[in-house]
Amino acid sequence: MSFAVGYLGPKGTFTKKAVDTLFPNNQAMSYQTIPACIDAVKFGHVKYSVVPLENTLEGTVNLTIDYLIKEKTLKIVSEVVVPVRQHFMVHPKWKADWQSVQTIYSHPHALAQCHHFLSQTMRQATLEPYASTGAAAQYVRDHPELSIGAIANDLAAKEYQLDIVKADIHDLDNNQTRFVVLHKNDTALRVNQLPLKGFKTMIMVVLPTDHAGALHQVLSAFAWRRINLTKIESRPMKIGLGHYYFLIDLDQKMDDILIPNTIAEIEAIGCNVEVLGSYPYYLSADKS
Ligand SMILES: O=C(O)C(=O)Cc1ccccc1
Repeated sequence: MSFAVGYLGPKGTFTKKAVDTLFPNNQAMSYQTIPACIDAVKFGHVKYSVVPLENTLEGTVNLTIDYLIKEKTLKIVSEVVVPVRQHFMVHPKWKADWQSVQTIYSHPHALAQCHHFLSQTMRQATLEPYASTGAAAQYVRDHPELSIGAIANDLAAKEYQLDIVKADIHDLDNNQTRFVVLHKNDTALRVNQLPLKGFKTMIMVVLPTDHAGALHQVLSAFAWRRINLTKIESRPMKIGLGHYYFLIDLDQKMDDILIPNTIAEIEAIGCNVEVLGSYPYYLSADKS
């Protein structure tokens, strides 16, 4: 059955690449910001939305995780890891002078992933964060009169007819991004066209205040059950300094006994626990 899928657009973003691998036969609806993508599922404009969650070089996309936590109603139902190659591109008019462009636009994570190139080769340029790499490329296409360039992918260069003047400018080769699929309920989304790498469960834990050793107790509840944790991260709760929640990735899917019992044990020490999703994760082979 055909349905609409929201993504951080416009066309030519890395998120669009993730959508193309997960949903090759569905209508992709572009949104300008990550919160707009998340709202689109929440309000039922699309059935699923795909948003970036974490990058190997830059870490968590805080906007995604913070907005997701705020919108507690949505669930993560799938994940795909996509290789990320960053290229520097300009309008054909500026091809000969690309090394002297004055301003470079891109998504903050893309700018951060290309630190070496930007600080060595493009020292004179001002960096301008943009909502997405695709939007940055579109802006460069629309302003041939300006001395500007964008950091984006091959899809964006093609879509907006820009010239890639320096390819593969990301700092390290193993640059990958995790994208998650959001949905209104927790039915996991399985696809056949990508290799299944495994299952994960992501939970959010708020520790009780003034309880010495609470985090240690949380971790030991997983440890003695031999539940493998693949990530733990704290984010501010935004209610004042010193208040954090923890996001924990478990290396297995939700079951009827082990994970629910662990959660019950953690809740018994006064923690607040929410399951953000239990889902399959895939690896995209796209190397372009
Ligand atoms: O801006 C994009 O293209 C996105 O999809 C977000 C992003 C930015 C940098 C690396 C991976 C994803």
